[in-house]
Amino acid sequence: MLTRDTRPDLIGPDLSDFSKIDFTNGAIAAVSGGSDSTALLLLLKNHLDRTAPATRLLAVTIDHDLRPGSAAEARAVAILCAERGIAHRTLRWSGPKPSSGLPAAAREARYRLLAQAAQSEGIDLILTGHTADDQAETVLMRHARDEGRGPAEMAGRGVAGMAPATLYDWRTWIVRPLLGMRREALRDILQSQYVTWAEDPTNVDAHFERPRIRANLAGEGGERRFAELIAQAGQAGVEREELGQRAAMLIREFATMPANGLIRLDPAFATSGDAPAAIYAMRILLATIGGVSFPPDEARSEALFRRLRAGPLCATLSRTVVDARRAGIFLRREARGLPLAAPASGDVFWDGRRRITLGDRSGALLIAPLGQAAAAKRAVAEDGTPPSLARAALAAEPALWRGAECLGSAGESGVPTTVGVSPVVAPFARFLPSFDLAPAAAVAGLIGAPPLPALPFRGHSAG
Ligand SMILES: Nc1ncnc2c1ncn2[C@@H]1O[C@H](COP(=O)(O)OP(=O)(O)OP(=O)(O)O)[C@@H](O)[C@H]1O
Repeated sequence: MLTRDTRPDLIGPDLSDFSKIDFTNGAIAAVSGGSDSTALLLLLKNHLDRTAPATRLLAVTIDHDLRPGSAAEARAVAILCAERGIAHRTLRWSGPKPSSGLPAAAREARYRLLAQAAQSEGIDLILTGHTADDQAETVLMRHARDEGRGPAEMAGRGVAGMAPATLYDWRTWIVRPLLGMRREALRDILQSQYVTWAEDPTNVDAHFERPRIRANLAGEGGERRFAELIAQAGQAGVEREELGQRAAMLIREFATMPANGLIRLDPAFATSGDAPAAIYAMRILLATIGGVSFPPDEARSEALFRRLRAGPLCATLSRTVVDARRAGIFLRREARGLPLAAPASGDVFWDGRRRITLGDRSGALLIAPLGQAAAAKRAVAEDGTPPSLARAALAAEPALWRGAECLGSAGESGVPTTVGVSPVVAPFARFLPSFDLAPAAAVAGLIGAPPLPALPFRGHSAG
């Protein structure tokens, strides 16, 4: 990689969103060696040198080990970083690679490794080089997937594109400061400094979806289409955020948790004036109770919501039993498909719903659902909640067992005090786009999940 001295005057201070970001705890720059992330690195370094030179900055390259040249590309980034006085690490994605769904698996591994690097450095901020071009491509891809659905169903979701920030694993922020910049402009900056970059051959491989979309946008009328897509992404992002805020208000107003694993919605929830927000809130709650990483699809959710308005019902969606009766609309995990008993070791992500920390290394304990027999013996609050529902929800909660003997759930006297069980907001546990901060915070408050960390932008506090 050829480089010449950075000429800061070529890197204007206002080109990106760096000045909004809070770098107090340092930053990881995710640098593949392609043009966008190489530009990210140099712009970021320049920004920090000028504004906060003591900031900890670590560039990380993931070697996916999928192409013969990938190790050399990672070395080129290491050389550039050494020249610029930037700490750098290469992390390799080792282990078996799936034969289908490779891009998604690579992405999953990439974020996992980046987050691990952040964790081990005590840094909670990762910056990526996503550009406006990536944004337009993402929106176009989502359009393609949503084809066939009516415009009403598309309203306020789906086409929102990438958020400016995404919380990963409920603790590490991924921020995209170049989302407003064009790839060509970044390449101009690099060329003006005689910095070269790697071209990823999969970017032009028509077997993959993104390169096909990219070629489509580069054709005739591409610029106009590009502008439309960016405008749509912006508008849809605003709408999605507003919908989330309204859903959060409904959750705060109408939802309670009368027993572990049981959510009660006041019957007035179904008749509140804001049906789109109520449906969005319901989808998030269903996925949370069911431990499913995606909300149930919109058509089924709407149908269920219509039935809720009509009167009592008992239905299952998203692994969640919805039991609407005079006492309220109750949501609990269905009994089917609960995890089988498994030896408890290390920290466990259980049933998509609970993070269990053991602090017990003996390996003698099992984790399994509490089950109906043990739940039947538990006292339940006499607050108008139907006891059968409270017990059915408790039966699906994780408990510790020694052989066939049930020690109980975390916090109960038979269970080691080192054991902790923390609820998880399942649909946002891995990726929480900043659009959805409000409903995520509302659900976290409702079920007792850990509070959200503050957005990594200046002047923001947790949602
Ligand atoms: N091998 C890598 N090592 C480090 N960072 C990477 C690597 N690949 C991608 N990135 C980071 O992710 C950004 C987006 O890259 P790219 O567009 O290839 O990924 P994507 O798969 O389209 O996006 P997403 O990561 O959202 O799925 C890059 O600008 C860079 O910051």
